[in-house]
Amino acid sequence: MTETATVTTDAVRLIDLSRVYGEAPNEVAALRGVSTTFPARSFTAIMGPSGSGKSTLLQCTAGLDQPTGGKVLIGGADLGELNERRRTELRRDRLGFVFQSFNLIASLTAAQNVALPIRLSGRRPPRAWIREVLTLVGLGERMGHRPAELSGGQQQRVAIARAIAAQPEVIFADEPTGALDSKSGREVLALLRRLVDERGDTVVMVTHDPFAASHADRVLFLSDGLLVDELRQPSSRTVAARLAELEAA
Ligand SMILES: Nc1ncnc2c1ncn2[C@@H]1O[C@H](COP(=O)(O)OP(=O)(O)OP(=O)(O)O)[C@@H](O)[C@H]1O
Repeated sequence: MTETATVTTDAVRLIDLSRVYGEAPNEVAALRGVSTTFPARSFTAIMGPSGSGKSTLLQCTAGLDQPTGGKVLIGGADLGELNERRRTELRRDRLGFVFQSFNLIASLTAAQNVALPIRLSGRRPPRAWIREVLTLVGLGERMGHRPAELSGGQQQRVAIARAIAAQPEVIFADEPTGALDSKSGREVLALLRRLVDERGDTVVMVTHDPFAASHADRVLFLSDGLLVDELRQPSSRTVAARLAELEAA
């Protein structure tokens, strides 16, 4: 009889991560020694009260900000050991980003926006691949539309297509539903869930919204720069209850 072992690899490892802004005596410790892993093919939500360090954690993990202590390992690469050029290349070639405000280029069509990161890395994006990625997000018929000709939810789905076009190891999403109505928000969350379940993508999402967080496999809670709790198989109710406790504390 053969046994199938499930091998879990870590897409990202954070080791004792800290980030202090400013100088003494006015310094702010936004992260105070956070250690965790984001397993490959998992969906993690990061929550916590305002000012708890969520954005800082995402920015440091994604190489957009530099921690003042600790390590970020992306697929084994230590971000702190890379110079700025290599870090930029790693972000471009191995990470995907989805922002609250979509960040599409207004003068480019949906297809051109999706192809841009591949072009920037010096490759020619095959048109069939761009079509496939836009079809995956439900916009195969809108390849030639510019952002202004699309709804907010559609623009965010173009941004998700752009994030996955270069087959990143991790997709970082910062409040991806923050600017959307609830129906578009639900579509975007279902899409992120589907990327993990059907394509084996890895998603790390910062959100304020317990319903958004309930789409994740695991919710990490930050409070005052520390990782204070985590919930697996979260529901909106359990997430909202834990968040309310942290906000009251
Ligand atoms: N560039 C900066 N300079 C100085 N302090 C900063 C800077 N960025 C963040 N901070 C401080 O670090 C702490 C954590 O901020 P961060 O934005 O990471 O929190 P957050 O949990 O994302 O907050 P929110 O939910 O309000 O977006 C806060 O006290 C904030 O004021």
